[in-house]
Amino acid sequence: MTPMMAQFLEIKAQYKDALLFYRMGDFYEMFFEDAVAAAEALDIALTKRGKHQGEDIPMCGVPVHAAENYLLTLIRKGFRVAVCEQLESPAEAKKRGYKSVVKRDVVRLVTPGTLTEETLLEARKHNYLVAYSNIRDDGALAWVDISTGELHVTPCPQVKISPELARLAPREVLVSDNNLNALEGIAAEVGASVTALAPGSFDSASASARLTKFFSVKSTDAFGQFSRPEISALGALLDYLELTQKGQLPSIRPPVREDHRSIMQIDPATRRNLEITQTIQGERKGSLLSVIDRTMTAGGARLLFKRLSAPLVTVDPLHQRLACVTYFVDQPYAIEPVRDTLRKIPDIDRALSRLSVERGGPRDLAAIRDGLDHASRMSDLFPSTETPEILTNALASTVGHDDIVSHLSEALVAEPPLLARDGGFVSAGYDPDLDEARKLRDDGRKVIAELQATYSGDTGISALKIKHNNVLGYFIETPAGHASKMMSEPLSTQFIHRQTTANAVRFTTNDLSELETKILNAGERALSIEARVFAELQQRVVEAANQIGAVADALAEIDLYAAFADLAIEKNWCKPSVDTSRIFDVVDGRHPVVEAALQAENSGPFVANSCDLTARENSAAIWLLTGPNMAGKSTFLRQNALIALLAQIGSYVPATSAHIGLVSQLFSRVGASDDLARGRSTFMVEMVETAAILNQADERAMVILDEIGRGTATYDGLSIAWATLEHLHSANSCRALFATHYHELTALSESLPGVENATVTVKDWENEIIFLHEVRKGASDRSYGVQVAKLAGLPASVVDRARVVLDQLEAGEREGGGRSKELLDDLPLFSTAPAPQVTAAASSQVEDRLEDVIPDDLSPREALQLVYELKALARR
Ligand SMILES: Nc1ncnc2c1ncn2[C@@H]1O[C@H](COP(=O)(O)OP(=O)(O)OP(=O)(O)O)[C@@H](O)[C@H]1O
Repeated sequence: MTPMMAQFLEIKAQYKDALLFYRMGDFYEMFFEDAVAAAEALDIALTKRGKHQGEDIPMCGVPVHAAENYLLTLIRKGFRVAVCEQLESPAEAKKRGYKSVVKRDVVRLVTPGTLTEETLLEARKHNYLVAYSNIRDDGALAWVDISTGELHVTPCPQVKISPELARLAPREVLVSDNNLNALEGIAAEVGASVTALAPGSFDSASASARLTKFFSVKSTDAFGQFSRPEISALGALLDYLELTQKGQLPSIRPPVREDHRSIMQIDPATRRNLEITQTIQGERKGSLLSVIDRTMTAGGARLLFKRLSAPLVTVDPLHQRLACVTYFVDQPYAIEPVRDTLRKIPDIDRALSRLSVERGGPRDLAAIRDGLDHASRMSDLFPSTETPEILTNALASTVGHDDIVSHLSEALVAEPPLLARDGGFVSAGYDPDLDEARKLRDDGRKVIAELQATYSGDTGISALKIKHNNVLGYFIETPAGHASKMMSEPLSTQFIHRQTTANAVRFTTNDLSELETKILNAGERALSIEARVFAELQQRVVEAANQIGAVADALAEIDLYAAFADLAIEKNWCKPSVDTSRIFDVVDGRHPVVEAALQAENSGPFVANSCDLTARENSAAIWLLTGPNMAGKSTFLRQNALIALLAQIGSYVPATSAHIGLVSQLFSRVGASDDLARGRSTFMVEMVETAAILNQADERAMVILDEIGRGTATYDGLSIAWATLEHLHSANSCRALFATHYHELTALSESLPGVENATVTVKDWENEIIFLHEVRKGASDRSYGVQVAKLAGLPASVVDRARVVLDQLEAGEREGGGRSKELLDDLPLFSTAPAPQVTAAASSQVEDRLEDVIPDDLSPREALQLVYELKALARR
């Protein structure tokens, strides 16, 4: 085995679960099974190199300069990558002996939850790494985004893991080996990869020591009281960061404890169903987030994502947030200037995090400079009226950083290059040594010419020249005739003789050889001075990390409220009134996503609908919604849930007025949605999810059930829907919207005082159905399923047959349900499957009238008259 292969195998043995990027010159090479897996994942050629135990060694490689893109693909495909660098040059290795192998080691383990590079991250989304820990029955979750430095922790009993992970949508979850089985499925459901660590990583005593050391505090009490599982989860995060970042720890802000009781509980199925941050297909486009996101900065977008994932259930902070939106709504002229400035602000958080792990470049420094500079002018853009508390505090954080801004402005050129190693980012005039080095490098020839002029003046020999060749380097040459003058005092003390040729004598001076070395080294020297300046500036920035982080937070807040206001004004949304009552009174509410879709398709206006779900005292308030398919039941149900959600993140809402008594839990289920991925039958899923609601919903819950029970036989379904409605009413006593096709359920409104019937109206016109999308009190008379099926393009023969069957069934119902089977038996089987025929629709009066018209014979006046006539006919 070659020494190099021995080294590879030794390093690889430490990183068994990662692909090893083994640096060889300008390439990262992969060998053995790593090469096979990577070649396939990256679609690159698999070659071989040498033999190991008699077999060819598979190999593939990626060029270092393009490595980031390949990393991105590998990480997206679920791989972890250990980056192994050369720690010395081949020349240095040779000094240790002819056969020495260049020293190498892993400098970083790249995993989905520990990314910092711009190209590997989604700008408008957090990149969370989560750790779950439990000690006996107590559990906790801690999460960090190392690209922004945020660190959080919350108590988390077992049953809350799934909803919490759905809320955070992490990229990677750390668990102890013992918990792997329990967590694997849950993490996979939210698309996170799971990394199992040895139980030692979760040890709460060493975790505590790790935390106090990392944050340089005496005790973790400095950040508040944490339970043992909380400390353990936080400690596991730090342990993993040490492992993956190889000691180059990012700057992370002290842990903030979150209490899940202050956050609206929304389980994974509800999140999926309401398409809050992504659609059921997993795309951002078409989600609530995509429709309401008007933020200008990446930080603002991440804050919106976070807020939308965790609506509040406490009134005061919501009033404070709403006051900020109102501030902008009341002073609309202030919005554009503020947003114009925000538009120019780079991603300060992520630049800061890259600098803190020494993975940043000059552009990150410039991002901090420009971000802080724009921030400092932010408060001038605010009208002089009094700002609400949150904005006042945010604005206070935006100022006071002039020192660092002026330092960075002095030091950096306006638009620095991406990489520090190529230099060219420090401004002229900042560092005299650098200026000199650059002058020598760039103006080498000019400096030599100046020296030549000086010497020719000093010696009085106008023919004196400074020349260059490969043997002597720079030298001074005079014609042979001046030799004796040059070689006698006083000139001989300064000019040192080097060579005499047939026609000339050559000299050097101390100054010239110094200049020569300087010129030769100038390029390198300039680079090393720039590297030093970069390190100094980086340190300066990292030392001010907390301050700079606070500016980034402040800008994100300002961005979010200005964005909410911009949306509210343009879409005509109203300020919700939020309190602790159990009122839910929305007047003329709209579904923001459906409305936007209708607008985009130019498909007519959205019909606004009111919903009064106010619960009296201890009772429930339930609307039982019937109506034909496609009438807009699901839309109505969801729009009300979304309005509650928007109100509780502190946004205005799509309605004319809205009074929302805080909703603490939000549940939304749709009957019989497929969940083949989890291998459960659709009906089973529906029942499991319904059970979860009936077991958990309390009187502050809002429940949306869309056709529960439809996944099974009619009577079973009806019975289940019936009992579910009764339970929601009498046991859960919550506010609920219940859409159903079982008209039989409408009878319940008579026996259950908290249940009201409502229906979405349609107009039946000559067997055609017209959707009015209006929600009215009362029950619908029919399902109109057959008409809707016709609209969908079911063959005419099938529609006709369905009508016959329906008529028979309805007749049977009228004569007593027991006769249905008999009637079905009576339905003549074959006579009812007529050959498809094209049936001409009865022509309308308008069509008849048009038939008579010869357009070319009409005068303009007659044409106008005709239009009036047709309109009158159409109205009949
Ligand atoms: N209030 C409204 N104003 C205008 N168009 C609407 C409205 N509500 C729904 N629609 C339109 O009708 C379509 C169907 O709505 P929705 O899916 O809510 O119907 P549904 O009654 O739940 O149907 P099904 O019972 O078949 O699930 C929507 O995609 C939308 O285009």
